Amino acid sequence: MKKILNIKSLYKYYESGTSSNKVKAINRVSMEIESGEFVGIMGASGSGKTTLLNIIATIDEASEGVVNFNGIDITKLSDEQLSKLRNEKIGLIFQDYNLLDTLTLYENILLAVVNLDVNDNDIRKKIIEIAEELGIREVLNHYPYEVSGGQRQRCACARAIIKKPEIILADEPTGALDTNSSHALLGTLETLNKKYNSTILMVTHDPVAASYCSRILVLNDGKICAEILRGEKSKKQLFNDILKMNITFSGGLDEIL
Ligand SMILES: Nc1ncnc2c1ncn2[C@@H]1O[C@H](COP(=O)(O)OP(=O)(O)OP(=O)(O)O)[C@@H](O)[C@H]1O
Repeated sequence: MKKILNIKSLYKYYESGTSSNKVKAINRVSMEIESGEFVGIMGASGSGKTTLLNIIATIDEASEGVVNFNGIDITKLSDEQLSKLRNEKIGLIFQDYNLLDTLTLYENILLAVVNLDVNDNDIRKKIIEIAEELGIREVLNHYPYEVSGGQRQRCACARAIIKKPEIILADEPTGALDTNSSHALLGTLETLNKKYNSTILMVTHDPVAASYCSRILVLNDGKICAEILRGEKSKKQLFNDILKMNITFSGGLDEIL
């Protein structure tokens, strides 16, 4: 299996109010992700999940360590190279959608490929095909404020996958959704992963969302403290394992370290 991501001894410090105080948001994380994996990142609030995702997404910088993306250490790239990598190879899905309110859903999706060398007709066909698959074809000409949260989130999903990224990074993608929309979105991510072999890394607090993953990494105080593998388990069995882990997690982390 092709290794997409190989992170070695990653640290991220934030300076806090007084200069002598540093927050160690990521504390010596090493991890690998192979092509086609659907990996979840869980952990308590403040454990470093978003920081880790943002470093991989190239929207935050590591303090130390190596982040190898397809064999290239992205910590060594210039801003211009990073922006090219982000535009071409990474699909981002955030909880707050990040859609532009002045553009229709169609235009929001189109924006993702506007700088890429693609044929107009092909791209129109592709947008319609993806919108059909995600159930938002009927609302493509609507503005974000005219559609539901679930439809906005599926538009964000379409925008992330239209350019066929090497990896999809999702931060709490179901955080703002009701149960039905949340299941629909998770189903979409599962389809992307199974049908198109998309590699997905998803930060989530939600054990239901995490039960769609093939592997889950648990962060605590900036470190990976546990890993849960799906193996042959059903979603329900994985969900139960995650719940058990969280009970242990809140009862005393020493037990799983
Ligand atoms: N820009 C920043 N400046 C200073 N400290 C920060 C900054 N961003 C995050 N932190 C700190 O880094 C640590 C990790 O934060 P991060 O947002 O990555 O956690 P998280 O696990 O994603 O939390 P949550 O689940 O609440 O979103 C926390 O202690 C947080 O307060």
